[in-house]
Amino acid sequence: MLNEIILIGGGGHSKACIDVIESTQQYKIVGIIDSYKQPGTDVLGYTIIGGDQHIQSQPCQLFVISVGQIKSVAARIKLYEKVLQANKSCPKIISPHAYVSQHASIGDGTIVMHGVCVNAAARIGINCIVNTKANIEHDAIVGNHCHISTGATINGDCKVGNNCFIGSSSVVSSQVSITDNVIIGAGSVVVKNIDMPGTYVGNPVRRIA
Ligand SMILES: CC(=O)SCCNC(=O)CCNC(=O)[C@H](O)C(C)(C)COP(=O)(O)OP(=O)(O)OC[C@H]1O[C@@H](n2cnc3c(N)ncnc32)[C@H](O)[C@@H]1OP(=O)(O)O
Repeated sequence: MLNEIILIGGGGHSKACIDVIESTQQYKIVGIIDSYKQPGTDVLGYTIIGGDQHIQSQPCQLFVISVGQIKSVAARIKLYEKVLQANKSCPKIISPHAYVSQHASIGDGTIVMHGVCVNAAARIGINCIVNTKANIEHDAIVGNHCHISTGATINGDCKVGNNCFIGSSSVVSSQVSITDNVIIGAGSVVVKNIDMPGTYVGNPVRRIA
């Protein structure tokens, strides 16, 4: 029997989440919660059933945070905590088209999208997005509430702190550590440790904010 699940967030990222969730054949999506969309609005055949205030009252126990994340992780953290406060949970969701080593670990609430590789001994925290075709190499550590964007590579033994965004097709070179609350722009290359929160872009990266 399929487990019932509700998405929180009905924007662009939710469409990619729906595709991954459907492909697992483990869940039945019963609706989408989104405070900014009119109830009854359709998203890929699923209906907006209410706003954030309706999380608690749902009979359903399982939720997916399907809000995207680039410049700020605040919304994803707030919603994740709201789910836990309501005594409900966010399971980890792994696309059947991803490869996740049996020696890797993935935290609750993290979604691993199509085409991802998570190699042996990699560790990924809670409430992360590991987006399409990202590559998390052996022994890499990714903290909580991170978005490793489409096609990004986190190489062997690298460490990404909490609340980070690693932009599309970026490369974090081997054995590099990135502190908490860092944004790496699309197509950037990180070759040295980053010890200060902020926004970094380019090859090699420079801090812009
Ligand atoms: C499925 C999905 O769609 S997942 C989403 C994937 N999306 C991405 O990976 C995009 C990530 N976003 C970025 O890379 C953004 O450019 C950010 C967040 C790094 C910065 O955005 P902003 O703060 O708006 O910066 P802004 O666009 O004003 O650029 C500031 C400066 O940095 C430069 N810059 C911005 N991004 C980059 C980049 N990725 N590489 C090199 N330079 C960059 C700009 O050219 C500009 O330079 P200038 O001051 O000399 O003109």
